[in-house]
Amino acid sequence: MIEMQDVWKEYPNGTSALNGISVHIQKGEFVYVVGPSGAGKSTFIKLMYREVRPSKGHIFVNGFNIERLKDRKIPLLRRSIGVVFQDFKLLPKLTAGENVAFALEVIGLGHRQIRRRVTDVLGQVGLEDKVDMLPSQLSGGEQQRVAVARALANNPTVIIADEPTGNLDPDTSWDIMRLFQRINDRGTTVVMATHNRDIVNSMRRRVIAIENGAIVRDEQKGLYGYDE
Ligand SMILES: Nc1ncnc2c1ncn2[C@@H]1O[C@H](COP(=O)(O)OP(=O)(O)OP(=O)(O)O)[C@@H](O)[C@H]1O
Repeated sequence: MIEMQDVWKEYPNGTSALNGISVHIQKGEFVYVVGPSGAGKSTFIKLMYREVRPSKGHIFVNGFNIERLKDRKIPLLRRSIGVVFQDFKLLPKLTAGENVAFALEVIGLGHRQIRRRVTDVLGQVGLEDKVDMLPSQLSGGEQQRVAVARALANNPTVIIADEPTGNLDPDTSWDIMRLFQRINDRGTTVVMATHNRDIVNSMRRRVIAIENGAIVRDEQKGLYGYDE
């Protein structure tokens, strides 16, 4: 499902972000990626949807060979992956429904199919009644739910989230985490970078810890393990 073999990343300015990462994530797993600021977590995650390219090594995601992938095939890869960010990245002038629909229009679905799918995924995140609201009319937690709905729109096999609760208060963070848990219960793989110690420690899922660009710990039912 997700396989990295001896992956290195050096950015053009000479910063070494990852130094020989090897990892295997199976379909249906729930994985937390933890580590100090600057450790390489975001780089690790961005490699999976080819936002950044490896300097060396091999990466396979959902059957795509990431280094060999032609640019015109990138949309196909990204349709199989839903991505959720810390700052939501919703389009501010589009309603909740339109933000989700946008992800479906680019793949050429018809109006009626889009409407049905938008209702379906906004329902899955508990926001069916907010379809016509603009992001500015929604709370932070609701905006993140819309972003999760958008990530689910194409029925991806993997959801990747980079610090999705970083801008949310503790209660709202738990709501969002339970949402990811439900998505995972239905069989979708979840890979999440997070600094949220309490959540990681109570969920007891697989924890991959990265420090200085290397995996220093990879445990099933792991703990957060850092003092910050
Ligand atoms: N585009 C870039 N150009 C140059 N260096 C970069 C770039 N992106 C990240 N880096 C560097 O690569 C290293 C790893 O960064 P990365 O963002 O992957 O860490 P992180 O673990 O996600 O940190 P945080 O928890 O603060 O988000 C850092 O030293 C960072 O400064």
